Amino acid sequence: MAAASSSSSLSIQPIFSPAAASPTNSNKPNLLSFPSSSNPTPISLKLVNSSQNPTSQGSVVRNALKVAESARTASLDTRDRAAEADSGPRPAILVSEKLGEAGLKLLRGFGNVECLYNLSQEELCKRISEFDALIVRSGTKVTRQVFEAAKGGLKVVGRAGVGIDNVDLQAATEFGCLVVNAPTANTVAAAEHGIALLASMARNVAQADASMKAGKWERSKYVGVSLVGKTLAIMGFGKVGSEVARRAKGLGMHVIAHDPYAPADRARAMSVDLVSFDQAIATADFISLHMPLTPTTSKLFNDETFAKMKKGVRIINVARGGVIDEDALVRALDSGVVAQAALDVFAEEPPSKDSKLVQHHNVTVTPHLGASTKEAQEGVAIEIAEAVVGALNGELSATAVNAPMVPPEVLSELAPYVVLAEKLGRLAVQIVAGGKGIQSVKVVYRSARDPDDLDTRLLRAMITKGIIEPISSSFINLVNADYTAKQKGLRISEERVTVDSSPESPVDSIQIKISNMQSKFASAVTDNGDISIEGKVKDGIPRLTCIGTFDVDVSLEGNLILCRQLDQPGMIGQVGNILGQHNVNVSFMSVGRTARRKQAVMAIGVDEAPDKETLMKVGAVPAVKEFVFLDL
Ligand SMILES: NC(=O)c1ccc[n+]([C@@H]2O[C@H](COP(=O)([O-])OP(=O)(O)OC[C@H]3O[C@@H](n4cnc5c(N)ncnc54)[C@H](O)[C@@H]3O)[C@@H](O)[C@H]2O)c1
Ligand SMILES: O=C(O)[C@H](O)COP(=O)(O)O
Repeated sequence: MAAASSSSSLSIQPIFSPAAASPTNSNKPNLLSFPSSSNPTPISLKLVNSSQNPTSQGSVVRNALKVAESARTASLDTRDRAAEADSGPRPAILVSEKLGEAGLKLLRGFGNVECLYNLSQEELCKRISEFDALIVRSGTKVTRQVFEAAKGGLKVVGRAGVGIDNVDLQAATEFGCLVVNAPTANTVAAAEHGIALLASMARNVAQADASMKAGKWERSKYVGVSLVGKTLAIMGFGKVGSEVARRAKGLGMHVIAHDPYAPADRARAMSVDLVSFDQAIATADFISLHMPLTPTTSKLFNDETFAKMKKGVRIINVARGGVIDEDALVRALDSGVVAQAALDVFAEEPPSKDSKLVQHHNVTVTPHLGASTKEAQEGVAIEIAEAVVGALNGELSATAVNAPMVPPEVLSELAPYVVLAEKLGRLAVQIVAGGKGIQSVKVVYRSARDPDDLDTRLLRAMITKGIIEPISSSFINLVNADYTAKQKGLRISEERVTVDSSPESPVDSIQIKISNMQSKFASAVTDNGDISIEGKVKDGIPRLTCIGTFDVDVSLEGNLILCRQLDQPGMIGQVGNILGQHNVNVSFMSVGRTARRKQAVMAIGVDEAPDKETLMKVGAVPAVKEFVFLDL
């Protein structure tokens, strides 16, 4: 007999798996379990909102209404959240920059909030491991060192605003920390500030104001330029860019835009011409920057690109300072290629006091005030507080920056399959034998739906979680599943097979195939040498339906004993007796066989994990050829 079970498999425990924490939770999807040094409660992830890129006036208005409604219900929410939070330990939330009161109120109703402003990087690193969540604006650098110092305890970083260039997203992902932002509530404020800078620059408002305050009356010195009929190039036709465009058109400007990713129909609907980068900068009288700071956009405006601009061009930047080579801009201003610049953002903030750019007489500056209106700050605070509370509650808001976005309806449909995927992963890894880790896994999804109609990212992440967590100290969640798999040399390939089943179900079955590995349960190996297991969801319950070439039908939960035996009468009784004598309650049983009186696989669900002696007795039944005990 090739007995394969050992008590060591009994000790395989997931880190913060709901199945382990509470058997009643075992069929709830656990898409994102966060690591925690202080709070052992598993956190699952539910998707709650899918409005991702609201750029139209309608959606901005809707968002404004949403913000107003959120503000109205904030206190109610706070009570609800407080009641909810009473049932468990309260998360610790660090707010490192000034946040609107309504957001703080919401956070305080949910967790223990500490506002520590102006922390140095060293101080932040020193304190961060005490917190589950960190809320920042653009002034806090959330570097790799911060994530390292958090020692896996930081579950979510909330960026109270749009730009996430101050957060090391790669490090966040590696540490399984969700990053959420508040992308919509300050759009209008930023656009209004852009327009304010455009108009005040054109009419020398700041310079004239300073001159008057110095006791002068210099009317001819501050003759401006008109906006009407001038061409404005919007560089980055996203949320802020389109709102600036809309307002500029109201001022009678001719608006063109450059954005390689902007949908042409959105521009057309606003009568804005989408043009190439070179065309935009060569024809514009005013250039307004609205793209994010990325490796591609860093110093995009430099000596070479300034040289291609129309002489006397005027530049507005309310995006990010780093998109401009600031030394090159000073040169362009000195040579007159750029007549004026109006800047709200700088490569380094605050810029040095003797910055030539800030001091330049043709430059108007503001200290990163784009989002700083009362309305925007209240809106952003509520938006980020809701996203952070949601994330700590296990919800994935539509503003997650480093996790896949899946519409809520897709998520709710996939929920039982997500559990199935994780269970199959956990089962697969427990039947693999040998010291070398699993290198390659093939997942076959059988579905009646068109392959494009099935988003498998969640399922893949949960299979990865199921495979890796039982055999390592890594915790896996939706944020870091792909990254961790790659790090561990685990390659997961996917295949979708269209089958003639009900298109009502997104997936008919999920099969996991592992090649080039021995199995602790030889019956799990198919004729071509792959370890193969397959499962389905029936009545909302994930079930194991095939192992190797044997059809079975057992619920994938709790503890499972798989036995291969000679198909002969009395087997169920014999094994059942042994378990009964050792006070192990059988919860279900299923037998699959190749042919009558040949080989059969018996799958037995047990409420209690049998001890080693009991398992040895099961293995000693003469007709039992092999068996394995699995902790799902
Ligand atoms: N000054 C402030 O206080 C303030 C306030 C809000 C936003 N911002 C900044 O403004 C910028 C835009 O914010 P948003 O909310 O409109 O973001 P958004 O994501 O809605 O829009 C950015 C747009 O830039 C485009 N883009 C990306 N790369 C590009 C490239 N190489 N060339 C041209 N376009 C490119 C994208 O396709 C997108 O449409 C961000 O950098 C944000 O941080 C600043
Ligand atoms: O990206 C943003 O949202 C703006 O730059 C606002 O940044 P702030 O929150 O630091 O004002």
